[in-house]
Amino acid sequence: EDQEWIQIKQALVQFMDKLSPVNAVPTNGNWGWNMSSDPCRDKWEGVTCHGKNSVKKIVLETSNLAGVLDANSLCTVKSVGVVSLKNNKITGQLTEEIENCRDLTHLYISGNQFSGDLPASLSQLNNLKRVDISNNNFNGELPDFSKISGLITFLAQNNQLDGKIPDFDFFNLKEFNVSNNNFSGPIPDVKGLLQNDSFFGNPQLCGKPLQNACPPAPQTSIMPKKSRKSWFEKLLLLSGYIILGLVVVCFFLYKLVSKKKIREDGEKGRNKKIAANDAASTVPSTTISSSVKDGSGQKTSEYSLSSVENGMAPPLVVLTSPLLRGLSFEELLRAPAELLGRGKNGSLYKVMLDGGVNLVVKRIRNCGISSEKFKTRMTQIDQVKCRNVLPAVAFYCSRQEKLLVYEYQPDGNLFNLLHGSSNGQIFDWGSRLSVADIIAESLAFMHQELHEHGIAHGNLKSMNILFNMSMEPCISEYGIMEVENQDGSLLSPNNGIESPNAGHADSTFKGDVYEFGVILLELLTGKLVQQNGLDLPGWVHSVVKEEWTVEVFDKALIQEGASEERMVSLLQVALQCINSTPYDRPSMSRVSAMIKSIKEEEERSISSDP
Ligand SMILES: Nc1ncnc2c1ncn2[C@@H]1O[C@H](COP(=O)(O)OP(=O)(O)OP(=O)(O)O)[C@@H](O)[C@H]1O
Repeated sequence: EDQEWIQIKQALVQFMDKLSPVNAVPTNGNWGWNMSSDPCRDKWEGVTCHGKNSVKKIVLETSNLAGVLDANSLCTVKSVGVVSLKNNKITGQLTEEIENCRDLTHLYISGNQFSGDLPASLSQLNNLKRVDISNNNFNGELPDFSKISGLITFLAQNNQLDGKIPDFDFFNLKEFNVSNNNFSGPIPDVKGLLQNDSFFGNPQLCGKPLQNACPPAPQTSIMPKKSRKSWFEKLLLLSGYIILGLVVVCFFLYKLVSKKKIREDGEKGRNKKIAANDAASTVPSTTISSSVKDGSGQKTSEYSLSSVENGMAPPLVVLTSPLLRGLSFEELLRAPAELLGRGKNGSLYKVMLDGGVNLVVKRIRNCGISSEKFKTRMTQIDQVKCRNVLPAVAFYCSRQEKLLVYEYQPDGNLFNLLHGSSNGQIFDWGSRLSVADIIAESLAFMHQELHEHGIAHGNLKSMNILFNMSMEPCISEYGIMEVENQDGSLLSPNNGIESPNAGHADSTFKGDVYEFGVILLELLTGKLVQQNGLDLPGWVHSVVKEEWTVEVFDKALIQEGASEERMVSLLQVALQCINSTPYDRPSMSRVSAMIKSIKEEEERSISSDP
């Protein structure tokens, strides 16, 4: 036996000696934990190993253990991930040496008689997922768990812990309870994710979700407490305010008058130029000015077209929609609009046309494509008709300005469905699998149709999966940006160079495969892609490596009784998609086929259920 394994055995025997000084179950001397046998081979009670000598779990629950927890010996066993000593009579402290159990994911020591402060080093164990220290006599303050973003359970009810409740990564926590302690002060922002039963029984605790509001923070002021101004001073101050007010009003009146004049001048000029109708030599620039509210309280945004040099606007190219027959660029710009968001690729406006048609206009920032290419590209994308890819209904394109027009989709996006407030909506396993299936199939179709032009989506994310009127998912913003290659060069599929770029084209499409894999991870875990410096693919990889695969799945899916087998299959598809080597990622058509077979299995199992 190698020396290291002997040391581990010794540490385990010592750990048990300290836990069970009275030989609680003496039948076979501490459940066989002794130097003459082997923890893994001879299956010591409560010990689970992986392979020949790697101890993974120590589970000794409700076993009358009345000693102390020797963290020093325990954490000599570096491989241990799960320690459960629930419901015994263990006394003493949880000591700092627990920090050496670097691989610890589950620590269950509830229902004992632990006392004293919790070690600050607990917050260094960043693989922790579930911590249950409830029903003990711990006191003192809680360590800072906010950086352990994989933590999903924290139970510390029924102790004598005090001080303020530190911040946690509440977004990821699925169970949290600190009730019946002596905590005080305001509860950190739990983002509406917890109820008051997580906190009650702490008389000095205040703020949401408890009923008792916190007292207002004491007012501090740099002014002396009582400044008794004479009436003359007050009068002076008042007249100062009045003069300032008048100046502001005059300024706004002046602005209003001059703006109106500029607009009238511009209008006259432009009408003349439109009449001239000479599109070839033109370079207009469109500016969308800031939103203002109109009389009805509705937000309107005023677009003002100012021609650079002596040019005029090229026409709006209407692609598919019969709704937009005859719509001119000017009409579009003049319609009331509301800013929906500003992303990295530009701003998005909801535009309300007469007759109740709602559109969205994406004003693209630095798309890196020439006007000519943009036109060709939009036309090529438009020719591929795919039911679940939202078509642009029109576009506008000048040298400085690129606008894309879509129909407004009122039923939200996948991001909000997964991460927004649920509003009672249930997003069950069957629906998630359907969304995955539809998106994969549509993307595979688009890739196939646009392969020769090298146009991938380029910015696939849950926010770009919209739901249409019949709640079917639709991919939006297909191909609006030029995708950068791994080597930093832009992919120009029509630049005449054939074969050397074929690899690049593939890597562009493989970028979509990666982004689709991340969407699958969001569907499976219910977690955000990026949070507190933790990235979802990295986290999933680490959990899967730890062989705690089930821990990655959204709790709602587990509760619903979704098939673990099929969730694992879908997870495997996702992991293939996010392979760090683009070449090794499957094509979208392969991904789609894999998802279809998982879906078919799911359907078979439902129909064979009684
Ligand atoms: N056609 C549409 N109908 C309704 N809502 C839409 C439509 N297109 C986009 N949205 C929503 O508008 C919001 C802003 O969209 P936008 O595309 O500007 O954001 P983004 O995707 O983060 O930006 P970017 O693509 O530039 O990174 C999102 O919530 C998106 O779901």
